[in-house]
Amino acid sequence: MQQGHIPASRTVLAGHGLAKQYGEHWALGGADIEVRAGEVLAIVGPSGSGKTTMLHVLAGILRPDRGEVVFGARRVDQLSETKRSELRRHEFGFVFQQGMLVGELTAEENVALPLLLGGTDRRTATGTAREWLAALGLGGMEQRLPGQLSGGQAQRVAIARAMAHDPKVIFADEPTGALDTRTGEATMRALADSASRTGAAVVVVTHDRELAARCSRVVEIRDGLIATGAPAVAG
Ligand SMILES: Nc1ncnc2c1ncn2[C@@H]1O[C@H](COP(=O)(O)OP(=O)(O)OP(=O)(O)O)[C@@H](O)[C@H]1O
Repeated sequence: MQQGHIPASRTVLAGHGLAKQYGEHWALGGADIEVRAGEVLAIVGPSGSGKTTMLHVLAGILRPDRGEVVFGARRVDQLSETKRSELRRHEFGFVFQQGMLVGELTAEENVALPLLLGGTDRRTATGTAREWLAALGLGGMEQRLPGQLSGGQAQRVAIARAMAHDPKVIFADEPTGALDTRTGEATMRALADSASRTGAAVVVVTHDRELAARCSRVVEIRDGLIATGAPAVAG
């Protein structure tokens, strides 16, 4: 676990003119977005407005039909599937609505798994997994299976897993969507605290305006475009 010392306003990831088409439908219509170092950026907007598509395009899961995704010196949109997959594994972390933990593996094994797959030796991977689980208040639960954890605990394991390889950007798609309000707030706080510990930026898609209001910045998407100047956190 490293302490981040990244200047607050530096852009770590940017999308320019992003467009993505599904059949006849343009899910993104030429949107510009930037993610700054160390921030928690909320993407809000109505259902079907293109939030998840935006997240997937920024994260290199989907390739845009038009536009550029720039991460450091790399044009993510121009990388091959293999290179994008490598980039995701090394530089990005992911938290989804349901933790998507491997049911047969313990909490500790779930967190260590991506490290092992990335070539880290078992001892280091296990140590890092334990450290992150402890940081997320899950000390003593290392040997539990996902089915033996509450929804909030499982999401914190998912956060530990997303953080363990020290990613630059964490992408979270409705990470609190399956949780009650209080657990959701605690989970979001845990995610933001974890990211601030390492200096990672967080991009979070959410329907929850209260949760968005607590993020460092909010952008609103409407019909596949960033609704610039919109009072995204109002009401
Ligand atoms: N794989 C796909 N094939 C066809 N259409 C798709 C696909 N994925 C998304 N869409 C369409 O693209 C538009 C944007 O979808 P997206 O999931 O990005 O929206 P969203 O804002 O995340 O929605 P929600 O808040 O409901 O999750 C929607 O009209 C959706 O139906």
